[in-house]
Amino acid sequence: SLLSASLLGIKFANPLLNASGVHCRYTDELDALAASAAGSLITKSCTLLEREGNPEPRYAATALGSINSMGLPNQGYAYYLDYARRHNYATKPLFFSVAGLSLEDNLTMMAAVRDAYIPAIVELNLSCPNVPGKPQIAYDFEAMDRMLAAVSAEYALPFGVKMPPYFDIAHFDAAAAILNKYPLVAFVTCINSIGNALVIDIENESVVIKPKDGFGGIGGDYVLPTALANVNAFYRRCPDKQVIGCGGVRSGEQVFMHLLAGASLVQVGTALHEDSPRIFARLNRELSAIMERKGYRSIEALRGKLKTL
Ligand SMILES: CC(C)(C)CCc1c(C(=O)O)[nH]c(=O)[nH]c1=O
Repeated sequence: SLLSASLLGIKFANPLLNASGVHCRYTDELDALAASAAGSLITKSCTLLEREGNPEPRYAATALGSINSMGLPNQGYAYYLDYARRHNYATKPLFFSVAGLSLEDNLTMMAAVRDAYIPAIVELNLSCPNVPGKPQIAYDFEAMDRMLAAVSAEYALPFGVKMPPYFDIAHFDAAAAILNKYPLVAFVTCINSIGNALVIDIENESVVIKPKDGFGGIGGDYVLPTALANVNAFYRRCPDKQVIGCGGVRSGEQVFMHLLAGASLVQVGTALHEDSPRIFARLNRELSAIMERKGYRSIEALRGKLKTL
């Protein structure tokens, strides 16, 4: 139909799903996404063991988006593996997000998903922490290369990676060159929040979240142009992979932009957190209206068709 999408040869009724971390820590949240108009859903990035995460307040919404330093609060991978075993894949596909605190933890968790023989699609969060004092994995190109070599060898099935934003053409080139070494990296999700921003409340002359002196990842309107650039940069550089867009989506127009930039699916974070899973019905309606107005009969007819001047 008009909004049909596909990834890894799997069919989706529409291209929309939640961004990992939003509305997906607990079973009831995941069930609400499964029952919503979203085309699929993704679990909260998980670690081997359950984590409480950082002290609150650890999320704040602003007029232009959000800032968070959650600290990976999650129920542990066994909880999400149990959910993934019970999910009815005939209704909609399910993504399983992994953010281990070490290479070994990532191998253990992904081997468990592999050995469960379920059609869940793994999205490996490369913003996962590195050794203290070193940048996150995706900003440490040698560590990212080693991580993907080991994970590809162990998991041995197609999977995807969740990438933080890059801001330098040489970094797009270097990151894509590493991803292109690994054919099992079948899709790239761009972007994760823009890290270590600072929101200030002038009333209280204070930061707005408790962890890290108020430093945190931002999402929402703040990140849309950076998200679109990362989607299109990897779309151009990784012709054998698909791209999932994430960042700055709150109406059908931004979904349309991500599709034009090359995205096959589109994730919604901040706007979902500030609204509810009802947002997916609105986004599908708005996207359909734009496509009909422009005469597009399918997403494939417009995907990646961004014009340059
Ligand atoms: C930032 C990490 C805690 C290392 C990973 C989990 C995560 C978090 C989080 O749990 O704080 N927040 C984000 O915006 N993106 C993420 O990938």
